[in-house]
Amino acid sequence: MAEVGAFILILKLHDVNGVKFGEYKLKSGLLTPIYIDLRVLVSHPALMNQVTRVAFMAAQQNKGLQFDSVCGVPYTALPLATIICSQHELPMLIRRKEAKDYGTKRLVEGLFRQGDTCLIIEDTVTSGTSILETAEVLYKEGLKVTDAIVLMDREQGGVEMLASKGIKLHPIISISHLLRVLQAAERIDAQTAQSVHEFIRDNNTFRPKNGTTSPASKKLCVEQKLKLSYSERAELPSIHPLASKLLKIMEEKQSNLCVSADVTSSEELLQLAESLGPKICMLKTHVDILEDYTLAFIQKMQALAEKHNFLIFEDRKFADIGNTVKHQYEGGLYQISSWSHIVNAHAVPGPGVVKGLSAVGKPLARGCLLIAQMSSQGSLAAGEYTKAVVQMAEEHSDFVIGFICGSKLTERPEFIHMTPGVQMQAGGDLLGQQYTTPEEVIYSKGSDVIIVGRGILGASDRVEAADLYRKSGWDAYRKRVSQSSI
Ligand SMILES: O=c1ccn([C@@H]2O[C@H](COP(=O)(O)O)[C@@H](O)[C@H]2O)c(=O)[nH]1
Repeated sequence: MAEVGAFILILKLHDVNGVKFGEYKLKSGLLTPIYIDLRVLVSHPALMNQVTRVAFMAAQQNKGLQFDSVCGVPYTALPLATIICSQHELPMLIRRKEAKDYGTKRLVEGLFRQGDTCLIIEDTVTSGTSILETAEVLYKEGLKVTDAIVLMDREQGGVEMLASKGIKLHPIISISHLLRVLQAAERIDAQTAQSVHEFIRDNNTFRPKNGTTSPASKKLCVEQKLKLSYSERAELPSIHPLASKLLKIMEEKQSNLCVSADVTSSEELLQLAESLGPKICMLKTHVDILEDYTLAFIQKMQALAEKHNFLIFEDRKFADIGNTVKHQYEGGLYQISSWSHIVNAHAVPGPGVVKGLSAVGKPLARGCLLIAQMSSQGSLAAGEYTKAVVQMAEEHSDFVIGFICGSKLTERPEFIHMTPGVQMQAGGDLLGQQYTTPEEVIYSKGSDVIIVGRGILGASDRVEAADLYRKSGWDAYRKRVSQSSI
């Protein structure tokens, strides 16, 4: 469904109270912070028509989807199926919830032949049991059910459960999508979105027979969270799209290496991006140390990021009040927000710094790292300060995607931990920088990304050095994931 169409539809559903936030009881008895109530649609005929249009489009867009009739899950989806069948002249079947004790005593009304395929329409799916119950009644009558269309997927295991029973579910709107839209439209705040994400994440109903659960859909205990791979984390329902993109790049390129390109000429920086691009997931810049910065240079840099599939991280370390950082991020000589996928900020000024950056970066789908710890000797970013930074990140997870830190700070797998001060040998420089090895950072400390500057820039063969760091970081990650899954 087109992005704009989905956006408007979600807002309209919210307008008519089809999506409610608070405390509601589900069919299972579980209390939920979000309730989807599409029964209200019958009172809003224009919206009802819009919903049925997108449901029919979903059926048409799936080229391989063949069916002889349509059946709505009683009761909310019954009028949806009726309108679709009436408008497109399709045969409809009605599943009775209880057989009559007179007349034909049929559980399925309507004409069909043995072996016909029936497409199921549902309004909202949680575990998938309502769809399965309808399918089972249809099976008993000799019908086949291969596919079902649902307007709203609560992402609590319905897709997986139905797939395990041979039914492919085609959701139109996912709960994560719905939350993103409502938050972007300022209908709900970040805290509400977060509490729903957590509920969804912790209340997955699907447990396959072998006892394992699918990564994006399980109740994650600490042990399980530790063993998630980068690609599994990329699929988490509550992950920020940019964090998801980074994790996918890391898995695809088998690289958790970010090169810190601390050079002073733009030509050298472009050479680094070209030669090291294939080895890295991210290139970190300090553009204010360049002697010859121009916007033309930065365009070439963006093209290289596209070509070699890495993200750009401008290590600007914003640390002012919200209004000032907004200007620093968007304007001035560097126009950082126009090209840098990721920036970072100190939490010292309080949440205003994140709010200011987010006002510029969020509409551009950018992300921010909070500096929770530093690699330099005597850093004051420690203890209670670090804890407060983690809390600030959790409260702004619609823009904050992770941390600059020395070790893993939170068990929440949506956050990415990036660690500078990395070299093959532990040690330091004369100005207080302290180095740890890739193995220590990724395997022992549980961080996700190694940030390496002089360890690579000072090597006689930078490409070879980058590959050694890439391999070392990747091996440490593989070791961590494989050992924690034993
Ligand atoms: O705590 C921090 C935060 C940022 N950095 C930056 O990372 C690189 C490290 O370069 P090396 O040459 O590998 O020492 C550099 O750009 C710092 O500004 C950091 O080192 N520590």
